[in-house]
Amino acid sequence: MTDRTAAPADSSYPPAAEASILAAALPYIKRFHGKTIVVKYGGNAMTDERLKQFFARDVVLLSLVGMNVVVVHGGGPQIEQLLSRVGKKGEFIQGMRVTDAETMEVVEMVLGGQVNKDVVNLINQAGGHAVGLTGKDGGLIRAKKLLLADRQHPEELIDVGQVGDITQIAPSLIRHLQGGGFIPVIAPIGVGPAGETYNINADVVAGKIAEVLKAEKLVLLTNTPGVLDENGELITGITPRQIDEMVADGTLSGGMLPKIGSALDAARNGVKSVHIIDGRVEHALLLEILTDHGVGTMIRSH
Ligand SMILES: Nc1ncnc2c1ncn2[C@@H]1O[C@H](COP(=O)(O)OP(=O)(O)O)[C@@H](O)[C@H]1O
Ligand SMILES: CC(=O)N[C@@H](CCC(=O)OP(=O)(O)O)C(=O)O
Repeated sequence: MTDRTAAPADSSYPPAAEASILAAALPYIKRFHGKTIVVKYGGNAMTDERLKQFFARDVVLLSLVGMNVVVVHGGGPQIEQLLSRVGKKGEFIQGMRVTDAETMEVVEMVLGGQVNKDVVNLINQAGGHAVGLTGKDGGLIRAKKLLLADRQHPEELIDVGQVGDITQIAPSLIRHLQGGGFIPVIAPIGVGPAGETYNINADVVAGKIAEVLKAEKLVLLTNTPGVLDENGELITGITPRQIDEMVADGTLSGGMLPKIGSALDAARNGVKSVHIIDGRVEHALLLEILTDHGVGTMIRSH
């Protein structure tokens, strides 16, 4: 019997069309059942309350049809808001936030506290069982200080403060949570050998976690339609050679640099498919995973 107490579906399709849309998802559900899907939820994609709820419902739906969803979130704009309240302005080099001790405190508060709990709460409100973690929990993300290569002076390294370079991901905690039916929600904070705290770009964390978990898919939700060419047109599939050219001529810059770098590393290291998609599109996650109307850019390793 129909459960009339369940939340009404927000569909305006005739019943037969609705049923056929649902049935069309079956091959994808079969293909990805029991597989790990890592979703990176960018801070720029979490600005609209309605979209946030759609995102949470999509995560719960994928999880209830048998996929092992792992969420890694960012929070760049949210960090920026709190920094401005303490009179600071963020500075980025090659897409990495320059992180002094005071900035690190703000970053940990925002990512490990505010944003992490917000995402956990959203997923739980949508009917899931989410558990929030930072890389400190269970020694999940070990890191050392990151030094960036200087493109103009290759012999010099750039110090961006307490930014972490991942040395190890210990996935046992994630596996325990998945075994218990929980959805891990991970904030990109790492821990050093002496217990020091590191700020890590969330795309880099998502890519490494996808590699270590041998994920079927890595989906990076952001605030552009995908990777755009010099004319602002969407590139649906991109290869390493095109990426190198676009970095060299400046078509790829800022936050897209760590994103594309980790997407490529993940694709080269066994993640079957990597997608950069527009988190501002309603149900972008379902479109990418359960339909053949994939949105955004797919990154190929060759
Ligand atoms: N070629 C490009 N295609 C798309 N976005 C690009 C490109 N080059 C730079 N960007 C910038 O990268 C941003 C996405 O990275 P970022 O701001 O770090 O997002 P997120 O918070 O989702 O990780 C875009 O909003 C855009 O400003
Ligand atoms: C080192 C570094 O840049 N860390 C990022 C971590 C958050 C993040 O990556 O958030 P988005 O995914 O929303 O950009 C930062 O401090 O902004």
